[in-house]
Amino acid sequence: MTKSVDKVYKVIQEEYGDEWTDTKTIADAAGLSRNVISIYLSQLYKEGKLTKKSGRPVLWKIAKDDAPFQNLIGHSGSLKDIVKKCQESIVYPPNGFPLIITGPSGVGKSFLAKDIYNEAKKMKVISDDAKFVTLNAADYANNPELLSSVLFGYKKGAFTGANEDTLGLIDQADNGYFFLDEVHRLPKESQEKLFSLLDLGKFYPLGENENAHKVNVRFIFATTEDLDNFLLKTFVRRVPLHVSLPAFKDRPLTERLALITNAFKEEAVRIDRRFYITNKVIEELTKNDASGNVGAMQNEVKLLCASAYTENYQGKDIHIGSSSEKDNYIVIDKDTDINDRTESIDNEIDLINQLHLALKKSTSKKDTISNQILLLMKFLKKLDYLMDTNLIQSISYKLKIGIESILNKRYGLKLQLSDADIKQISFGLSLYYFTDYEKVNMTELNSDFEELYPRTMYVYKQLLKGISEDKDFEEFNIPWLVLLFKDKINQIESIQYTGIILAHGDSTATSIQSVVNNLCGNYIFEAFDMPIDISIHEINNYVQKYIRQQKDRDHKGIFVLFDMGSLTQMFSEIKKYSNCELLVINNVTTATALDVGIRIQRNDGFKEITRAANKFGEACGTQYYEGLSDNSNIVVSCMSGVGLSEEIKRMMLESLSNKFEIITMDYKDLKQTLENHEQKFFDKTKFVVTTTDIDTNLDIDIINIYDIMEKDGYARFEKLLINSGEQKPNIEALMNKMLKFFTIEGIKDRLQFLNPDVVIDEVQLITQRYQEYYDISLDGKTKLNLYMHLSLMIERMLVNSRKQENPSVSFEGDKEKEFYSVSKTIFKGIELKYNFQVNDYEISLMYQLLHFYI
Ligand SMILES: Nc1ncnc2c1ncn2[C@@H]1O[C@H](COP(=O)(O)OP(=O)(O)OP(=O)(O)O)[C@@H](O)[C@H]1O
Repeated sequence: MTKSVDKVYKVIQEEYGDEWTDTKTIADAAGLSRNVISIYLSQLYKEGKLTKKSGRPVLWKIAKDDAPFQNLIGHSGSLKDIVKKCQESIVYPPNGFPLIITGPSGVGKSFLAKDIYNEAKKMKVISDDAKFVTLNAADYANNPELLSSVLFGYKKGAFTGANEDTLGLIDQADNGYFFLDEVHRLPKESQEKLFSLLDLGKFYPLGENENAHKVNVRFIFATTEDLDNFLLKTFVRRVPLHVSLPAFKDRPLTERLALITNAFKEEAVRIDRRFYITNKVIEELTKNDASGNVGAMQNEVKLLCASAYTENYQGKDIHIGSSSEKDNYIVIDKDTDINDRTESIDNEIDLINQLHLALKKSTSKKDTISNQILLLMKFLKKLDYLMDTNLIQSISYKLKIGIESILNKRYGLKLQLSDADIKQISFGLSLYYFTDYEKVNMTELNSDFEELYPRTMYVYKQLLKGISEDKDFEEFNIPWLVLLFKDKINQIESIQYTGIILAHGDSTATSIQSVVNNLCGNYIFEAFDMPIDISIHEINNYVQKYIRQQKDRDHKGIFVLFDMGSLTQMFSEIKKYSNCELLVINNVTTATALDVGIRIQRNDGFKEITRAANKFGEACGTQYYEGLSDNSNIVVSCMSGVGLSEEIKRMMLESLSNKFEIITMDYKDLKQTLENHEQKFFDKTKFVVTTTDIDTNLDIDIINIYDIMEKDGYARFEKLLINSGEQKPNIEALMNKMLKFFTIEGIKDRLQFLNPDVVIDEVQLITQRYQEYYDISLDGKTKLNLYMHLSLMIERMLVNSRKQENPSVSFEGDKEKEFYSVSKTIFKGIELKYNFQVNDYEISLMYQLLHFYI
């Protein structure tokens, strides 16, 4: 051993002791690369210092000659629990306890019984020379008296021919083990006698009534029959442990292969030859379930060996199986490790590679789904010797749960699958655990499937994630998609839009999704539940990832329904990575999602769906165009509230020729929109009307409504409208309306709740205070603006004081700080009177109105 090998051995011994550990973990612990560690592990394995468990991944542990039940195949697999219970039966004080082993003929009942005895010796609970006495009750089935006398012994004269006192087998087993096979053949009287022996530790031989024989015997019983029907209940109750051995066909494949290899190895030892056995022969043997059991399989092996031996008894090498498959064989001789089955794995990899090739061919020539199904079934049949009942059962359990909770509940897909279908798909999925996936190239097939069935692939992958977290599991198991979705693929792929629901909260989005998909009976929407504090950027990561998975070509459009946020921002974020038509809908509800869902399902045109969505009402905003609008538009935004903007919009619509869409916008939104977009976004915007001057780097006309009241401003306003194709008389009519509106009387008309005269007095007083403090004299236009702003502010504060959500602001610099504290003082009076707080945002708006003058 080199030093490094020593080190690896020590690492395994110290870090992992008796645990199975994979190559990568050991490599990491030893600080060596995977390639290097593999060489050392193989060396240690060859030297018998490590035990290896083939599979994925290959596992290793320190080899221990004295590991319990070492030679019992399945001791760490399907028989693990049984072994544990048997160990308990051996050590339980003072003398262990009896057990019954059940199972069909040839499953290894006698073998296990003998192993228990050997184990007991190893554990020193019985002495080295303790006996293992066996009796098969079936041998005496026709002569119950003889059976009884053999078991319990007899006294001279007990029956004719009883010439002298004779000890029974039970006496011989004193201080050791008694294995009573086919115990159900024991007559009732003998069963009664046995259970009193189990109770009291003594019995009377035949013809003996006085001197009981005291013995210390450990019993193991076995039967092929059902316990309740063939044995006395009183007897069965005396035996605390019942173990049932699985039939050969129900053993995992790895164990079946080990049992077969073992059978050949025993023959190889017996006749001192080396066998070359074709994979086909091994496969046939693994499928052996007609005769069903290890014993029967061993007999078959024996016959195979005998017949091949007779053909060539002189040679050292004996071939079993058809010579045409020469390359496809495994070698077994006296040194073969029965757990090593890598060679037969190659055959499976071959077959699976062939399957992928055939499927690829079939997808590229756009074969029908039923042809693809036939192909899959054919291959599954070829591989059916790999069927592992336990594994298939556990996969189909998870598969059924996934179908119910993911496909059915979330995506509304009701698949018509029989139990046989589920079993077949589970078998397909189980192959993953037998195949060295690194040797199978899935990439091309996956991309073909992705191309052909993109939507089905998507939901299928969601399902696979639920069955195994292993990333390769998903990649490797693509072919079975066809079996699972056989009659739904066309329906799923018929959807030509991408639908996404986004909502804050643990399950809001997914529950709307579930309702809509189920009502439509198809996978229409994907949904993402989002944490409350998620940013628009993070939201877009979800959306982007999902959209990227969809096929962009001949894809009619994307619908994104979300619950709150900025429409324009959401729209332009998504547009950055998709060229498809896009409609975003805000304030999603189940009803809107269902309406859109049904239209998607019906395959309505994009424009049609958009038009319908626009009718969902004010509460739910929609956007489907890049830019602020796809119509020529004028934006109206008043600092004093959307209500004021709406009034201006109304006046414009009444007076102008309706060439323009008038978009009203909250003042904060306008500022954000200007900051976050490029010139292109405002391509169709003629100008913006506001109540205050706004700075922007964009080339866009912004006109202060109070300037319009004066000559220069009016001329500019008129020019803008005329340039946009508006008629002079219309503009004049609008102007007249506005002049009337922006007077003290106009302001009074605006107030809905408060007494206008009182409010106007108050706002005049506030304006007066600012003028006095700063020693300024404001012009009429600015005063009007202030009156309008302040009076609407008071009403707004009264109505919305608690609901209002405003951007946070800070006052920096001496001038701003001074303005802040002056304003606080000036507003004190109305704050006390109306019982509200003028918040910092409102003060910042005041500052924007006044900062040119102070
Ligand atoms: N788990 C096992 N590990 C190794 N060998 C086994 C195992 N199980 C069974 N065998 C092999 O199978 C053979 C048949 O098993 P055994 O005779 O113990 O079956 P049985 O259930 O007692 O059958 P019967 O009811 O016919 O007596 C054994 O000789 C043994 O070589």
